[in-house]
Amino acid sequence: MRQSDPGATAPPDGLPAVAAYGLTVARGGNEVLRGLSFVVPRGCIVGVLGPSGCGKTTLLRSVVGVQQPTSGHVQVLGHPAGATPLRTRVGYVTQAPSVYADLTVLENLRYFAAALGMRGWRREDAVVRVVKEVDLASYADKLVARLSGGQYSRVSLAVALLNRPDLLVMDEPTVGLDPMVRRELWAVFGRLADEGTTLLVSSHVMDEADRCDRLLLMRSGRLLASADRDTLLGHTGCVDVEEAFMRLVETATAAEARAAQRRAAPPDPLPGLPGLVDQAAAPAAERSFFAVDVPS
Ligand SMILES: Nc1ncnc2c1ncn2[C@@H]1O[C@H](COP(=O)(O)OP(=O)(O)OP(=O)(O)O)[C@@H](O)[C@H]1O
Repeated sequence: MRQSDPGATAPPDGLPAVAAYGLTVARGGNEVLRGLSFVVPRGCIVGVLGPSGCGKTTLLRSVVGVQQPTSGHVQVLGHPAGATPLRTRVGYVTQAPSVYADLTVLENLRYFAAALGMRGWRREDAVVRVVKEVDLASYADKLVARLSGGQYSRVSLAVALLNRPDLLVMDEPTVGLDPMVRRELWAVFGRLADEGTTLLVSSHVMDEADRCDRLLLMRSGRLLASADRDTLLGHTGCVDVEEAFMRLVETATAAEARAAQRRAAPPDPLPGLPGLVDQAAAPAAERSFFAVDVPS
């Protein structure tokens, strides 16, 4: 099922998992997302990468439907983000702990399954399935308070999987974990994608980009690029995503400085005089990374 070609991953209804257009969000009076447009194809792992404070969580919250946009819109599985039919189809793993430390792993899973309306054998089936899916069996009876960071992350993930979501949204699920545990978690994400789940995962660790089918690179509330890794490296001529990110930041910064200069300059007396030439001559490559969706 897992493929990185958006055309090939089109489901029978032909809709991507997520399609955002002109997504703009203000928080605390500041614009923190600025006109983001992108697509998340189904059955892929899409990484949302960028430095702390660039707007990753806000983007994920907008997809889940808990963050109201000021303009633009987000469609999820063919519905407006947050619509009632999505409640059982979208799983959300937040950055903040969302399971009870004073309950065991199984008690947590049974509690959340019941909260989702599962009863009797259906509830037990779901609990057994997720325990297996995220390899929780060996500490299923342990108190969550006594788990390691990686085990704790698995419990949060298991809760989000109880409903068998079509789209799983995860906010920095590997933050603070050692490389070995991160690798194990990414193996679980890979298995889920292979089985057809779409994963939208934020991270500020650029090397996690290698594990994603597609990337959304962000900076200061804007999308620098939406592309698969190879396309991104090909366009920038860089050898890794971190370097490509820095290249895009430099390009964006230079373009912003030129735009600010143009705004500050007195208006050109006549069209066609030197002040306009600079604008027209801005290299196409430089403009192409702003809020573009680069096909694979
Ligand atoms: N509740 C809030 N009220 C006002 N501003 C907020 C709120 N939450 C976040 N912000 C601001 O929105 C911007 C984007 O924050 P967001 O949490 O989306 O970034 P992030 O990329 O997920 O950061 P991190 O990697 O540190 O989690 C930041 O400037 C932040 O200060």
